[in-house]
Amino acid sequence: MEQLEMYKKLAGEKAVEYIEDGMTIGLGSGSTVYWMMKKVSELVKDGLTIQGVPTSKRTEGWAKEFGIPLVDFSNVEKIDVAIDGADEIDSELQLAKGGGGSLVREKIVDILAEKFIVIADKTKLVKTLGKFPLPVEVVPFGYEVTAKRIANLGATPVLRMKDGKVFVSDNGNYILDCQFQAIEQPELLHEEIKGLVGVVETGLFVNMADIVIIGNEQGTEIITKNR
Ligand SMILES: O=C(CO)[C@H](O)[C@H](O)COP(=O)(O)O
Repeated sequence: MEQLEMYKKLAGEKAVEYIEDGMTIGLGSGSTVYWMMKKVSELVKDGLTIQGVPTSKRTEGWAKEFGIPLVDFSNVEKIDVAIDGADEIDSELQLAKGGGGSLVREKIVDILAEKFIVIADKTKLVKTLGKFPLPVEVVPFGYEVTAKRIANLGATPVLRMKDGKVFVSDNGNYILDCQFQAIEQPELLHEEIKGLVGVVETGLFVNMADIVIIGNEQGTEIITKNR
């Protein structure tokens, strides 16, 4: 296994230590989450009773494949722990997410969790957010106008494509990948973008992460909000 994949696996598997019997778990999206889910499925086979809330169709597919029980989100009152990946994590534990295009469902689920755990390989740690183009989910109708409005905030938005076609999110929307300069004030930028008509959600997950688990050459590093 290549080194980066090993770091993801280490972080994903470590996060499972926070799961207890009877919990409702938010299942994030992405390749690091894949390893977490693999480990969860082993525990479920050994008798752990949990129910999962998937944040993407892909995650839902993995859960079904791995035998992880799922619950209909409309019947969920609380999520004990959500475990999700990230594209960038800054020194204040603010996140940029949405590289896989699942940011809306991720935010809806992650924000409801009593504990939100972020899992990532060490390359995701940054001093300041902004190197990774910020994903913004927008309504398809009039997206060109929305893109111009986002550009007025100092970004270069690019419509996400996949296999030669416009990428469509699980919610039927488009994603604009917006290259900003360094994002020094993520909360403010999120509010500004979110205030634009046509914008569904931004990939800035501000003041949400409780614990970050980083996979690296030493194994795992745990970073907490109150460090
Ligand atoms: O936000 C996400 C998907 O929308 C992912 O969590 C993020 O892109 C990280 O993915 P990976 O674990 O594959 O690096």
